[in-house]
Amino acid sequence: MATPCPVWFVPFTRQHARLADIIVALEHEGMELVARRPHDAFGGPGILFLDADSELPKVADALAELSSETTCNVLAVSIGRLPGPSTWALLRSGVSDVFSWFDVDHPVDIVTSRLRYWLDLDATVAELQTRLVGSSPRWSEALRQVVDMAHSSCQVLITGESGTGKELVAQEIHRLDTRPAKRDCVVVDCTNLIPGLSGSELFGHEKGAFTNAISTRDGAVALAHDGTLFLDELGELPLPLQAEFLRALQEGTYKRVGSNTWRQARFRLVSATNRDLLAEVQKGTFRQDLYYRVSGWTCHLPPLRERKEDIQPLAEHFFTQQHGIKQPVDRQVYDFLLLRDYPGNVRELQQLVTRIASRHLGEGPITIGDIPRADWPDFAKLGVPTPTGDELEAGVTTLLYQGLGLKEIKDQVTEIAKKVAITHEHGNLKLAAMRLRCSERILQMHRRDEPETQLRLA
Ligand SMILES: Nc1ncnc2c1ncn2[C@@H]1O[C@H](COP(=O)(O)OP(=O)(O)OP(=O)(O)O)[C@@H](O)[C@H]1O
Repeated sequence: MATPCPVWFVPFTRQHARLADIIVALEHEGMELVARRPHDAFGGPGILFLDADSELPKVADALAELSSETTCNVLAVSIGRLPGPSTWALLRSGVSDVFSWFDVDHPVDIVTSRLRYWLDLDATVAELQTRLVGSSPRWSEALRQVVDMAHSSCQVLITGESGTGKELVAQEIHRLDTRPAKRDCVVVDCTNLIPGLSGSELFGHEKGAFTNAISTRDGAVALAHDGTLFLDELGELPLPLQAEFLRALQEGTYKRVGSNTWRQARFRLVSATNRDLLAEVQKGTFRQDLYYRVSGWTCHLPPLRERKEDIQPLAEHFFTQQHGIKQPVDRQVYDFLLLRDYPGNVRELQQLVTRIASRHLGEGPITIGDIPRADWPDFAKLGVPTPTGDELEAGVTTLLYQGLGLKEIKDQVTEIAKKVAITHEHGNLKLAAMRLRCSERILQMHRRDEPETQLRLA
């Protein structure tokens, strides 16, 4: 008997008898299917059952609601054939896969293999998040890709601004790599390659090959044999070395500096860059053939400004894991961290937390007094006009003279606050809710009342 596999489903079909047969067939293989109602909060993978008469805009609304709550894989199973454009529309609105139950052989196997893989993926991502902290949709999506990449045999290129976690991700890709008898991950920072001697760093050298070559030495390519070679800042790899490196990658052969003997090394390449390598190719500073070879699968890590929801969990992680501070952190400190910019991304946040933690003395929560003066916000620049008591009073007086009672006035101010917060966070309800210190659900209800925000399948 297969291990139980809990899965939700939403029916968008009226073919109840056929749907019941499908559910029985899946439950026989260990799937535990639970009907999901609107606003049910449970994560994990699930299935949408459709047919040719399903109202796709309703399906799109359900998917939009799901993706605002959680990052999960959704399989669309059609009972009957869907027109081609509908399947693309479903993929574009967020389903991970779509197929027609009666058009394939072994549909039960197709569903169970995908759902089991996605359940494993969720578990792996949750474990990764203890080190690669963050659960924003952008970050969760990146982590899902990281796991898929690690399980593939592709050469991986990680892109992203400085400090977004590229090296950390590279180490995790090596850790998750399931190659049997996998050996070490060898790191080479291409910015440190010394012109002239850089061939030695990668390929090793023979004794006497150059002035300081007092003994024979292996390079990174040899050390990474049967393991992973991580080339950080790949865009800095000197052009003359690129051809040699391409050969090592393609053929698995290389020569030590000062030697005429071809040697062999097989390794997985993971590289990282914060440069636009395609632009470098166009400028002629990076070989096009090498670019296509190293970018078998590209993963872009989002900058911190695109995943502000992760600032607080990251700060908590750094306070507790790196500084052993278990005391609570005052809300105002998190508000300060949230409002700031981080051009240096997670590294900059990490360094700021270190400065705050090192100023924190003794017992009690971490408070804004622990923030070093040099890090204080530029109050002049904040420029948020705070209504004076008089202005607020004038606004409330107007409402009073319009005949509004206390509840109506409160409701009006609340609605304005929600609208302003949502606008300031560019429609991101999670961030707006953090600002207002209310639940996201309250803002979703506010959104639902606005007719123009209806989502539709494109
Ligand atoms: N999601 C994360 N969770 C915990 N720590 C993180 C995370 N992302 C980055 N860090 C930490 O931030 C610092 C910078 O990360 P890392 O060196 O991996 O970034 P990078 O993108 O390789 O930077 P660069 O391009 O400058 O080399 C490291 O100390 C790393 O441990």
